[in-house]
Amino acid sequence: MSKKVSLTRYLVEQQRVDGLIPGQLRLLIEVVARACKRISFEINKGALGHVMGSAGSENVQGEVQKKLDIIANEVLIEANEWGGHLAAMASEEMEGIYVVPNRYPQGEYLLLFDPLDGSSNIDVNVSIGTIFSVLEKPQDHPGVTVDDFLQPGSKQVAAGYCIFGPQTTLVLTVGDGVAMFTLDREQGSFILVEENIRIPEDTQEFSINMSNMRHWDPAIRRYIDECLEGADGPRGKNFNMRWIASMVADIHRILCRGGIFMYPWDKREPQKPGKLRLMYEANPMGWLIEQAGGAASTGHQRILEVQPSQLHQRVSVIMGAKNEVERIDRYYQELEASGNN
Ligand SMILES: O=P(O)(O)OC[C@H]1O[C@](O)(COP(=O)(O)O)[C@@H](O)[C@@H]1O
Ligand SMILES: [Mg+2]
Ligand SMILES: [Mg+2]
Repeated sequence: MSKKVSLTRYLVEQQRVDGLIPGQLRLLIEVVARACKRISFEINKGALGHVMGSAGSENVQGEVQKKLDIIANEVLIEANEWGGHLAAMASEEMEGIYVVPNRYPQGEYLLLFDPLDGSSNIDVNVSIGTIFSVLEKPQDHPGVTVDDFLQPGSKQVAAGYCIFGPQTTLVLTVGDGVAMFTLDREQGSFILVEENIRIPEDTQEFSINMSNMRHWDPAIRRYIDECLEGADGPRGKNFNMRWIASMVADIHRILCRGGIFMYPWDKREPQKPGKLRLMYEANPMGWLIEQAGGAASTGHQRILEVQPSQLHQRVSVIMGAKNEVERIDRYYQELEASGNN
């Protein structure tokens, strides 16, 4: 594909050549991209736009909401309710689903999003993002319910994120590889900068919040200990570490230069399967990683095969370089076989 291909043209080409993107889905992706553009402009205003700091409220997960969490949520809802060809939406910032009022065009899709990922980084001017996932609404009944959303990640028909960093870049999959589009602010459109992104199967860079080390289970502890032993240890090579605390930014780095990302189950809140949310964080990111040749696992099963039972379900996340993810899966299997888990 030649240079200066806009997102619109890319999607039209995909629709025409591969037949992968039905018309309504194409429009939906474009509306999400437009909303991300608006969110990007709001973020850029920073303190000048009075968008920084806490909103003084909590979301359904009991987390303090930042003003930008709420602004981004509203921008996505407003843009998509009339232009998105959707049946309903779900968000990290809303307890229940948002059914598109019937005065707007109705569609067959369900949109899930983390409107602002990496909220703790907003006020310190570090990269943050918007993550989204699209499912088809089951057609066996009229109306839409929460149960319609409870589909495994393998059923996604589109997924991606927009990173707001030194550049604003939208990263997308519709099941035919991963493509990246950077916002050209003068032109006002997302321009294709890379397609067929591939993640190397091996890596020497891991991403995990090391302050949780004492809470990890033995499989993760073993993996990280071996990495830290470097060239003298069983891995025979030195490892580098990065942790940005915005999943979007950590996964973006992995799509750009490889690596492995982990936010596994740990003992702090043992009843919770993990910290990250399955349906609007782990599933879209897991699909992007798989589409780029990587792997995404809970340690026990492929993330995309987890059957959700709740909208805001959490999950253990290990994703990135295929051989590293498989190694950790193996460590979990060995742990189970030894009866020490
Ligand atoms: O502060 P911690 O425990 O390292 O957690 C960081 C993780 O939490 C998250 O910020 C959660 O996302 P939200 O900001 O959307 O709640 C991830 O992006 C990131 O990987
Ligand atoms: Mg998040
Ligand atoms: Mg968020």
